[in-house]
Amino acid sequence: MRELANTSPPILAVDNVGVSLGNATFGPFQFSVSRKERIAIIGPSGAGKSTLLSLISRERLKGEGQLFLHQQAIEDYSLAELSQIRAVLPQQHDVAFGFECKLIVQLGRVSKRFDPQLGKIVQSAAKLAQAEHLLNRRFDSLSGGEKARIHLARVFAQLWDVEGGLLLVDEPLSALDPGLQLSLMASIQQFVAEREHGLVAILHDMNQAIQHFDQILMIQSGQQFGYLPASPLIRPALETLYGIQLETALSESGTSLLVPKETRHMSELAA
Ligand SMILES: Nc1ncnc2c1ncn2[C@@H]1O[C@H](COP(=O)(O)OP(=O)(O)OP(=O)(O)O)[C@@H](O)[C@H]1O
Repeated sequence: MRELANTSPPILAVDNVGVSLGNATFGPFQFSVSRKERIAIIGPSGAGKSTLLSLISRERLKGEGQLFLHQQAIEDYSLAELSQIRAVLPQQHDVAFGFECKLIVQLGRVSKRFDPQLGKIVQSAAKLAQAEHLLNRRFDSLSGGEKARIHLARVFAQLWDVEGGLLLVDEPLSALDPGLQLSLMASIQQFVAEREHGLVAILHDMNQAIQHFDQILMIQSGQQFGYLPASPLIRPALETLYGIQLETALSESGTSLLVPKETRHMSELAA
């Protein structure tokens, strides 16, 4: 496994980063991502979550502030260097042509000049993403959930033999059924923990964020609304963020879950 230079925390430092798009302003955002740290970005639709992710992945140029990846300004990295440290799983999964899925997973490794382990890594990454059986299929013949798994395998392959990398994902599991959501969330957690990667994920499920992440970054109207340790105790902040009332319910296994009050009342009515 390749050790990166300057691997001491943080992997990513976001220092007062912002941008203006049309009439909308985003930021300033201020947070950092350490080794093994998992940060969930949550907030209402249109709040600016994907915009923030595009800034920290360098897919979009920031207007102000500083972004440091392993203590080096992110704009100083070449694209090839960047792709060997950080991987991005976007919300949209479409690829224009009917490529074989194996090729799409291999694209995660395209910046490597010498890659003797390519075949083995592609297989292992696909196995972890539960996509091994799809490798010989045409990508355009897959369902939405199958496409999501192939792209997950692609980013696993990209950071497979790196330590202290940065995995950025935008609603990675939304196209999947609940069983697959759970097992692939476990795969993502295992993947980042074993390699001490930092994980930043946009999520819409606040309970998933609370249960599987360390910190929660809340975005509202383009601004950083809160940055709090993941816990059901952040309920008041979540109520303000979404403009809804929540209550705490205990699952059968004893996990505290936050439930919108209205939903609970409606299910009680139906019972
Ligand atoms: N290039 C642009 N020019 C002007 N407005 C933009 C541009 N890109 C995004 N926006 C607007 O910025 C806002 C934030 O968009 P963004 O995709 O970041 O939100 P989001 O929180 O990820 O939303 P969702 O949860 O619905 O995916 C939206 O209102 C969007 O229309």
